[in-house]
Amino acid sequence: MKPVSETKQYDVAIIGAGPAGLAAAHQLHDAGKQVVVIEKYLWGGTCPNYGCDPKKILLGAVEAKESTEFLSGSGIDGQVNINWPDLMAHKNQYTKGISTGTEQSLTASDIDHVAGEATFIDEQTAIINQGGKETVTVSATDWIIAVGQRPANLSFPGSELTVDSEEFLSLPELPDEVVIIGGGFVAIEFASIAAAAGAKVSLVVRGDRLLKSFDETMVDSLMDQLDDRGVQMYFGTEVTEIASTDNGLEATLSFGNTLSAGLIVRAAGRVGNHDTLDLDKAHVQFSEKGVLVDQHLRTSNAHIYAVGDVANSPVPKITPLASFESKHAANEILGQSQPITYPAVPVVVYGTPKLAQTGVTTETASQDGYTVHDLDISSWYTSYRTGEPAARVKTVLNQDGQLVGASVLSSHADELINYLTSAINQGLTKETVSKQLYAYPSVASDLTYFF
Ligand SMILES: Cc1cc2nc3c(=O)[nH]c(=O)nc-3n(C[C@H](O)[C@H](O)[C@H](O)COP(=O)(O)OP(=O)(O)OC[C@H]3O[C@@H](n4cnc5c(N)ncnc54)[C@H](O)[C@@H]3O)c2cc1C
Ligand SMILES: NC(=O)c1ccc[n+]([C@@H]2O[C@H](COP(=O)([O-])OP(=O)(O)OC[C@H]3O[C@@H](n4cnc5c(N)ncnc54)[C@H](O)[C@@H]3O)[C@@H](O)[C@H]2O)c1
Repeated sequence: MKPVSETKQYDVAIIGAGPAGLAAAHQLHDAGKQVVVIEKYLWGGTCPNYGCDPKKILLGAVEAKESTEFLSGSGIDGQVNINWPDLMAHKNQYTKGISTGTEQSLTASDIDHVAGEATFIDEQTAIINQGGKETVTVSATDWIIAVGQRPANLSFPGSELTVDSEEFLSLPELPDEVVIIGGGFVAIEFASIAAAAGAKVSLVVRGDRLLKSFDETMVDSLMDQLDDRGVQMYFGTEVTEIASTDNGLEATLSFGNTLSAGLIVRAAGRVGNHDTLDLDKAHVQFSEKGVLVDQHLRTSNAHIYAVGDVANSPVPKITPLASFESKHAANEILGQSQPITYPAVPVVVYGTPKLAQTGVTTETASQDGYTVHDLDISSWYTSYRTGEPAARVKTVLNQDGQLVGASVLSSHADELINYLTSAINQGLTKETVSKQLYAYPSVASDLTYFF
């Protein structure tokens, strides 16, 4: 171990400067606490640097292409193509300033921050390894662990030839043939992007369906649309080996066939970064699903909290919930202790089309006696105007007629699900939603007719 050059004492130390770490840092600092944030890689974390934001920039071009295709023969002639290197340059122009800008905003806010990898050496102290050059220790009364997750590795021969989500989002060229391993969020979003950009895409899915936590009818419809876009799906199948060939790569599938590819993406889930923290030294318990937390987001050490992707809390691992949990942990440290209650939260798969859900799922609704309204909206005015071929909305109402859940499949699902989530969290009924005024015609003005 390098000699310790400096030791600093804080009220609160936060490990990880993603959405989870940063929300608490600002809140605690504003409340007068001496705060330090420690980050080992890019300031801002996964979402803005190599997750949500760059992904949706790529999707912007996909949406533009898709919109013109929907109206082909209805006023649009000719074909639109995606120029991958130009699109990547457009994305890089945005992402290149994120980490520096985020660090500058910490400096401007007068929040102490240290670049390096934190590892606990006791219950209140971590050592920060700064590329082996210099090492400082940070000591704090309270800690927030917000270290996120990383892509899971696969362990068959040749798996080291795969790329992960971060590498896909920075590809200088898109090969003609792309194989994606997985059937979750990343696999569907990347398959949609790569197919629209002209690649022949194969999805190798271990299970028997895609996106297991979403409405089955809507997933089937999404699959049909991916199929129409030429995405080949292999269910109940694993990649057992990848080999380099003269032309690129070759993946062997569990039933013996092979797929040639210029690129093989692994999108087989994510694992927590807690295993890098030496948590035993801080008496913090964890499982393979993340750091164990109670209803206050406290770990087994009462002065250490875990939030965001790395916390084994019972919610989807997405950015809005990372910030929500972070603010809750900050409140706990500030003395406002109460169990966390999660509102309805919109979860969106940014595919072609987008699939979104919020609140009570349609599956739970069918078991628990709620009312489900199932509407095929592909012939409605909004779909006609935009030429979208298949769109569907399901709403779930409780016995008092309040909206408690919704699923949406549509190119507008990311916007519609926000309105529906807002209605759920305000306990609105059909009558109260009908009293709101919406610009007409707009995506929101359809809302009144959904339940
Ligand atoms: C490809 C992709 C697309 C996504 N798209 C969406 C989307 O559209 N919408 C959405 O809501 N969510 C999306 N997500 C999920 C979203 O990115 C995460 O939920 C969110 O970033 C979680 O925030 P976090 O702060 O918990 O973790 P992170 O953002 O991962 O931040 C954790 C930080 O901790 C740092 N760190 C780790 N270990 C240490 C250590 N020992 N010392 C110091 N620092 C450390 C890491 O470098 C990282 O910067 C996507 C994820 C991926 C991978
Ligand atoms: N739009 C969004 O909000 C968004 C987008 C991307 C990622 N994310 C977050 O990132 C997480 C990770 O995304 P993801 O798609 O990697 O994970 P995921 O959990 O959504 O899906 C993982 C998929 O990989 C499959 N799988 C697991 N092990 C496998 C193996 N050995 N071989 C083949 N297949 C295997 C699973 O069956 C599943 O289909 C998401 O759960 C979500 O929390 C969110």
